[in-house]
Amino acid sequence: MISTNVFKTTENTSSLPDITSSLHENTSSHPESTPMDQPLNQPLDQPLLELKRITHRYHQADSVITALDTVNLELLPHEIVCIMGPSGGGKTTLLNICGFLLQPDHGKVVVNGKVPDSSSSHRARLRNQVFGYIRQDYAVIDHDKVWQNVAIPLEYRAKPLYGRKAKALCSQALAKVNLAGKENVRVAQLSGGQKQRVAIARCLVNEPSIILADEPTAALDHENAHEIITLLRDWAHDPSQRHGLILATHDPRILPYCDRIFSLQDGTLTQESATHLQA
Ligand SMILES: Nc1ncnc2c1ncn2[C@@H]1O[C@H](COP(=O)(O)OP(=O)(O)OP(=O)(O)O)[C@@H](O)[C@H]1O
Repeated sequence: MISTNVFKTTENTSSLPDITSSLHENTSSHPESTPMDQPLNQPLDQPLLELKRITHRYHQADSVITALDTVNLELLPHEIVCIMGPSGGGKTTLLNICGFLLQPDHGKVVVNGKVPDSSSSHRARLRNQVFGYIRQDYAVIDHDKVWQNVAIPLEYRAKPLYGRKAKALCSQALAKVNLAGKENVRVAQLSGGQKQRVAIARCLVNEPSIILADEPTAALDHENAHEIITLLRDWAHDPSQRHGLILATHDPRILPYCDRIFSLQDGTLTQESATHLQA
């Protein structure tokens, strides 16, 4: 069943954070500013993220591949957007452009109504503060302890956090993914589902407002896939926050949890199902 009630929130949006109000500021004059420190004035119908006429091509020796062709997409607060499509359809390219990991050839990426400054420091800050990334292969460091994995984004803050303060934040993030008490366990000793939950905790530790997930459940059995997508859904649908999730997947188990589903094939994005913005 597709969720239909995610926009029925009635909370006072004036108390919600503007995570990107300082995107045009010089980060060096604001050594630390977490998303939750920002002014609180974004309406709920303001998209978290917009792709406007995005085109991206890869140039190979004797050919050009159009990975994305004039793609438009909006992510609203509390929304889970699913991108499905065949291998090579452009899903990873789309997620990388959404998360400022890749610059498109043409088009604009808008965050909370603003086009971020093109300087690399601003984009780095955006990647660290606004976005969380989850991948199919978990991208965790097996020989490190759980909390050391979760702490990585804290080390890349404008004002890095280490030691006891970092560990305390890691513990909070681990509790959110039902891994409380696992701080000092080596990641190599965890199951696949637990490793993915470590990856989610690492993503949550900086309180992002947008999570980009590339095949988050592909390597997991039914029970673990259900647990992961339920965690992500509860995070995205939290009525007290402006969160949104874009996930790319081949996994049909995920579809019942999504608010809008798109198909991406040969670089063309087509909406398959729309249930958002119901009163
Ligand atoms: N760095 C690159 N150089 C050249 N071509 C690339 C590069 N990255 C992706 N491509 C090509 O762009 C197209 C889209 O690739 P992309 O990885 O975005 O698709 P995908 O839908 O994520 O695929 P999969 O589901 O297999 O991960 C494919 O034809 C791919 O071969």
